Amino acid sequence: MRITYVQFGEVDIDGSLVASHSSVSEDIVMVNNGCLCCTVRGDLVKMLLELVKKKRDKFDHIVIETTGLANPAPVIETFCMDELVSRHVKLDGVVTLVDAKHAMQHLNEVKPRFVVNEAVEQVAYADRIILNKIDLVTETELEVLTNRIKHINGMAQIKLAKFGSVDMDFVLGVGGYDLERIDSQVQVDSSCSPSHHREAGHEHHNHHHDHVHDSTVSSVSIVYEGTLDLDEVDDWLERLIEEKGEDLYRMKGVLSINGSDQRYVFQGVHSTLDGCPGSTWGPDEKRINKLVFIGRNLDETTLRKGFRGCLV
Ligand SMILES: Nc1nc2c(ncn2[C@@H]2O[C@H](COP(=O)(O)OP(=O)(O)OP(=O)(O)O)[C@@H](O)[C@H]2O)c(=O)[nH]1
Repeated sequence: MRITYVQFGEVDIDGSLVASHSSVSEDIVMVNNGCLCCTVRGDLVKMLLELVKKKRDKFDHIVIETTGLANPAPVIETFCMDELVSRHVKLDGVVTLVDAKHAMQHLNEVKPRFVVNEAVEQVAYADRIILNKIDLVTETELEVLTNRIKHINGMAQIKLAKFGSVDMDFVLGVGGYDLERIDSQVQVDSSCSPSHHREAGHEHHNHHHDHVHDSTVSSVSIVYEGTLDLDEVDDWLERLIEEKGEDLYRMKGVLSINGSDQRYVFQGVHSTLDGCPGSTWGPDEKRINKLVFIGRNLDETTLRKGFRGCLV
């Protein structure tokens, strides 16, 4: 397998480590210039297009490693929103490596108003989460952290690891934005419901200070048997994006549509939404709608009400 590795950061340490340890053929590109949140997109577009132009036949995947301090949103949106980029390369997925020993401290860090908590953002946008260094924590600590991660992101698959050791399949060929694979990805885990996690003892954290805390980033899952009116669904999702697009980080759904034998699948990032008919329902299959939303200040009651308004 041929991989091109790109790192956004200040110093080329990891690049040389990767080069000296790797058994796969690789190319290493560094993009080093200051504030990632503001500048990454232009650089990224330029770099990706250059790679495609000059080395198109030399790699199968591009792995982009951001620094631990990066907000992943602008990187993701570059793939969804830049026309040239999306014509040539496809975002496969976001993999977040979580340090089990130190993550909780960063997830709970209180930031000033309007400052994002990068740790929370990196968990929220992930398609896959590698929960690493599990040898350094107790089982209870691991459970509390896993619950906290699931509360933020009820969609990502989580793998426990030591020294980052996971199968290559877990991090490459993820298909996180692939509509054909939404069906298998929206496996809603009922233990991710916000009420469950409130019991797990996190919510009280917010009551003691006035700062906007990023623990307001959470997942809302809806699982409901029934059929929906596609026009109503379109209107609802459009309205939702218009009103809350900025706060909606990711959404995915598998829907049962009135008058159709096929599932309807959709996925979105902020204001970008894709949807199409998916696989056919089995003759005796229960038509269960499954939707997951990840975002900031999500109002579960309103989301459920909006969904119910689309039922026929
Ligand atoms: N005990 C233990 N140590 C680990 C594990 N994974 C990594 N380390 C060690 O932790 C130290 C720091 O490594 P990392 O936390 O992976 O640092 P890093 O991700 O390269 O750092 P950045 O890329 O700058 O975020 C190294 O000495 C690793 O050998 C693990 O699973 N268990």
